[in-house]
Amino acid sequence: MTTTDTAPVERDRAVAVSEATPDPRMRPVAEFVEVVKDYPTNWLRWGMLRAVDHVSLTIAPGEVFGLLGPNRAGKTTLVKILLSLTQPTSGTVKRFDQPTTNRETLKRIGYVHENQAFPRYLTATELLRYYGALSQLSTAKIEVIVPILLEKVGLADRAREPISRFSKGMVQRLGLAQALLNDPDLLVLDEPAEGLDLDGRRMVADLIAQRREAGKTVLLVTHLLAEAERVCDRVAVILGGKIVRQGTVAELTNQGTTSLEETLSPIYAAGRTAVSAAAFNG
Ligand SMILES: Nc1ncnc2c1ncn2[C@@H]1O[C@H](COP(=O)(O)OP(=O)(O)OP(=O)(O)O)[C@@H](O)[C@H]1O
Repeated sequence: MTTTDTAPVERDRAVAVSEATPDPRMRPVAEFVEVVKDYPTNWLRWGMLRAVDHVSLTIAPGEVFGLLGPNRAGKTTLVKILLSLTQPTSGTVKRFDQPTTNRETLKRIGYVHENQAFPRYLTATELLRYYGALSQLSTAKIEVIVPILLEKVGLADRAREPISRFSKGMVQRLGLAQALLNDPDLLVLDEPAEGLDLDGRRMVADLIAQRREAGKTVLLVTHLLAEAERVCDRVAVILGGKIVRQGTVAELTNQGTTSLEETLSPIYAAGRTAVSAAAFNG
């Protein structure tokens, strides 16, 4: 399969999965059909950069879905579209089978991104209480869940310290706890391993496994292929805004006989060559 002939197939698959699944519990958690996103390259809008180029994909309930790709591939833009943080230029996107204009569905999502920033004067506990209140959890629920989450992310012994004393990895752990406050049906992790040591990465992998066991869905955005191979059920590879591969990890690793890195390295290299050629040709 070439890198260009997957888009129509995936578009048709996305539409077919969506339409052929009458049981509402089995309907896609997230669905992109022919999504395009163009950014203006300067404030006068003289030029446009196509960050997402006719992307179609579906994320099924209960799966750990990896969105893979090198820097500037368009991964975060897709996440931002899913979370209504930016609007697509064209195409359709659904969350929990609803159009993204339905903001209620956002309550069912937890989100961690690579550069978490929180008010530094709050303690870890105060921050989680604050976000718990924003999520409209009851005070009683917040008091129970906050220590449990701090324990889960390895911050129980730092619960009463201000965030200003936290390392980047600790802030990242706190971000994970924040994203779990509402026990989300969909957990979106955008480069969650960023700033984490080996222990922290193991904690993220365990957490993803626990979400899967609980029947919850995870969207993992990462450029770390070994991490994706360990924890994902299915992955899509995005390059230059286009989905160039999509399938189960078993399919993409030839039933485990090759690594994702071995499968994807030539595709990434071809993508880099195409980008350099485009830049050279102006
Ligand atoms: N707000 C914006 N305005 C203009 N261009 C943008 C904007 N956000 C992203 N881009 C551009 O869109 C392209 C895709 O960016 P995006 O952040 O989606 O990629 P990514 O795969 O998440 O990259 P990374 O792994 O480096 O975070 C890049 O060329 C980026 O410079």
